[in-house]
Amino acid sequence: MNLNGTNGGFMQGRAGDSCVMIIFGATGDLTKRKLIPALYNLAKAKLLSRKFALVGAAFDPFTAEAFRDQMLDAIKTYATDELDAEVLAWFEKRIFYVQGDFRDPEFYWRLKELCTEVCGKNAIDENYFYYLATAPIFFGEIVRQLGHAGMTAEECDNWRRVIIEKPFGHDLESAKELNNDIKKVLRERQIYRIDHYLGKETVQNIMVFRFANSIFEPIWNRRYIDHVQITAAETVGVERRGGYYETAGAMRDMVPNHLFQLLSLTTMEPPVSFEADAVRDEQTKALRSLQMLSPEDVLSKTARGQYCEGQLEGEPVPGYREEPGVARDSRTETFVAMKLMIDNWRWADVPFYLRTGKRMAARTTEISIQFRRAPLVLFRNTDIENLQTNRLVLRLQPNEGISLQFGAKVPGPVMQLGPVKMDFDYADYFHCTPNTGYERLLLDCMTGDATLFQRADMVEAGWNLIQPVLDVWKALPPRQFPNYAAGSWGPREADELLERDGRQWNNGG
Ligand SMILES: NC(=O)C1=CN([C@@H]2O[C@H](COP(=O)(O)OP(=O)(O)OC[C@H]3O[C@@H](n4cnc5c(N)ncnc54)[C@H](OP(=O)(O)O)[C@@H]3O)[C@@H](O)[C@H]2O)C=CC1
Ligand SMILES: O=C1O[C@H](COP(=O)(O)O)[C@@H](O)[C@H](O)[C@H]1O
Repeated sequence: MNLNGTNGGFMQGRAGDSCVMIIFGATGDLTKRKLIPALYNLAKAKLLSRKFALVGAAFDPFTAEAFRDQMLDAIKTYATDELDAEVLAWFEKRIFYVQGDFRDPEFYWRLKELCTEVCGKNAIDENYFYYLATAPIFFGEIVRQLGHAGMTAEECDNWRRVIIEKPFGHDLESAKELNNDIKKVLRERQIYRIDHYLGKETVQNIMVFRFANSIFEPIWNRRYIDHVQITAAETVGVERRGGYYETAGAMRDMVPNHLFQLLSLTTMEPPVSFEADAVRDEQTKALRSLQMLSPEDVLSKTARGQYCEGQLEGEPVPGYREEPGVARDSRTETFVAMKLMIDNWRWADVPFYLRTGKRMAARTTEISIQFRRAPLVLFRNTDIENLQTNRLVLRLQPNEGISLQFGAKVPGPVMQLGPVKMDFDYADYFHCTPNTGYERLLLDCMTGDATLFQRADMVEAGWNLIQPVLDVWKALPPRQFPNYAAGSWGPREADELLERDGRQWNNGG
């Protein structure tokens, strides 16, 4: 992994290998909003090989021209970098399309023929980069069919790599099944299970912050840390993805993947190197050290909710059950909070409180580390609560940065303490806006660096922990949903989860 870049993020580093990228699901939402704009950004930054081509694959009977127009529109709408006519023209010439049904074996022979032709005519090396940006029910099927058509075996110097989107499985059993299925065709080194959080600069910065600064690591443990809160709060609802979200809910959508990535990076031991497997070994170890929740724990250490209509930024917003694609009596949770403990020497007895939800009061993804209070109250007029002053917040989005809160004397004749904050702001300091994450991950796949992708054992460790929660929830009588208003900080029971421990959520404090 290249951790040398600082002020340019993905803009630095070596360009991707010559390859054909085949997107399965090329007419879909993810391709339009994230993948194509990210590819354009890479092209503009000269990080896409000059010998690159894109083959879109989907069910729609598009002509190649119509598909190209759609992709150019997507770049114009969603690219974060300024448009450059020359780059656009270069990119446009390299876009191809193949129509078909992913379940149809004949489709793969047509795809193979097109890829061979594209490589031949454009002098592109036959490295194939498959991106599965389609419904999860097709993941196993596509890999199997690619194998059958002889499109996955690596020959001589040519590689074949597959990015698999989330959700990777629906539960522990299906995740294991999918891992087994794809491993019948691919080697682990060819599989890139994506979690776009890992592509975010500020998520990678957790490692740099911890392991490049000698002053924090000595206090990064149970002796100094009282508890940790990890929050991924969104103000958006389910937008166009009601159909998918109904089958997932907040727990499956965010916890075993994004939140557990943040948790494992925060708690893992220093890796022996920044090679892919060294980092992933430590992350997996951290996840395996999480205490399994018993059925009683599920009742007392988890909270869930669903939003009803409310107000956000002064505007009325509908409830979850009014969103398109959502059942009017839906029982799907749009908020989840949990208390987890880690059974190892570094973290024993330190609670980790995790929460994520849609339509919450503010958009914020952060890790808040609350240090223990000073052992004695030496100052008159200061109560013990005011000594709870040292808090380190790693803000991942928006306003990416880090802030450290500590106690300072309030000016005046009386010795009184007040909490103050020292703030580092990523954009201010480095004069750049951290990217969405997809640029970095696409480039890493094109250069063969799997550090920021999930390994099979990591995915299974995540599901293993939340499976008992899903099982208990399923067995319980239906919850009284909805139970929190859009624009609030979630249901009352999430606050009670911390209040029982004499603590409270850090809502932007
Ligand atoms: N959208 C997002 O923001 C995010 C999406 N993801 C994941 O990315 C993946 C794709 O999501 P998204 O883009 O939203 O999905 P969409 O439903 O928008 O797109 C699905 C794509 O798959 C194609 N497709 C579906 N069935 C077939 C078939 N039988 N044969 C050929 N093509 C088919 C569709 O083609 P056609 O339209 O021609 O029928 C379309 O191109 C999912 O796994 C999702 O969970 C992950 C994170 C965020
Ligand atoms: O994977 C997903 O992530 C997004 C949140 O990602 P972010 O980069 O905007 O923080 C979430 O909205 C979506 O439901 C989930 O599928």
